[in-house]
Amino acid sequence: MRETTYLLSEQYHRISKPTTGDGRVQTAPIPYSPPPTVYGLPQYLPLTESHPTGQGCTNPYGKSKFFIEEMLKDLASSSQKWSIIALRYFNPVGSHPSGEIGEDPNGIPNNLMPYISQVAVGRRKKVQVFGNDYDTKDGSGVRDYIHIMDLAQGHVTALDKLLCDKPLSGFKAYNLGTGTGYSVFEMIEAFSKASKRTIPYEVVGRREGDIASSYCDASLAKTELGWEAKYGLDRMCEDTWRWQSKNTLGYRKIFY
Ligand SMILES: O=c1ccn([C@@H]2O[C@H](COP(=O)(O)OP(=O)(O)O[C@H]3O[C@H](CO)[C@H](O)[C@H](O)[C@H]3O)[C@@H](O)[C@H]2O)c(=O)[nH]1
Repeated sequence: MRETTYLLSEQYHRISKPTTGDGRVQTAPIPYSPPPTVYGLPQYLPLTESHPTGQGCTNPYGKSKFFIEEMLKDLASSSQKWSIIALRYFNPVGSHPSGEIGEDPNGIPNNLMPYISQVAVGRRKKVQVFGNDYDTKDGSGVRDYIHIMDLAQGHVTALDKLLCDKPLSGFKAYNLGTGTGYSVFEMIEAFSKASKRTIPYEVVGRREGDIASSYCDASLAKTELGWEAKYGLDRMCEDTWRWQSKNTLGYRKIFY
């Protein structure tokens, strides 16, 4: 998110090109995955799919995802041949249960979970908690974390819906999340339990563009797609730790 504020044009290009290419998309069923930043500053929680989008988007990343959703809506209303599902997924974390495939961000992780796991494995000294004065259960930011295996299954379910004999017509958005919000302190504690390691942290100032809380109502995906998240926070942390502890340096061979 921080990076995208500075690399605006590259970000728009990167995000929009694979979505519509040169504007002449050849295939009719499209699964698209915008993050919850399309909702902007939450007007209510939990976020439902009918929450306004695009209002108060705090960064170019969220705006670009919103623009693309609008383009896809226009596309969907231009012809009945279009079947488009937008999966608005919340904060993806976790790894493949084998511990062979996991998250390995370039440089210093921007997101909380990979940062915590790199502290746990000894690659970084301590987690910086971005603010403890939000209006949340313990003052730190609250998010709806979802295991990547659930997320993957959500995409398979959406594709099944798009490719079945009677696919939906037009544009439809679904939230993918667990519906439960966890704070930064709860994440640190849960990861500490999974890794059996102490995770040092320090509270610093708020990060620009962050909101206090974001979590969703994922009941529409359950009702209409038959999808719901199976994995809870403990499993997200256990699988992340299995990957991180087996691959201290991620996919790379040297520290950087
Ligand atoms: O080092 C860190 C990193 C994050 N946080 C806090 O942890 C929470 C989660 O932050 P993340 O950066 O992991 O995720 P965000 O909610 O900021 O969401 C961003 O990352 C998500 C992926 O995990 C999605 O891409 C989303 O659209 C994008 O805005 C926030 O309260 C943030 O302030 C910290 O305290 N310290």
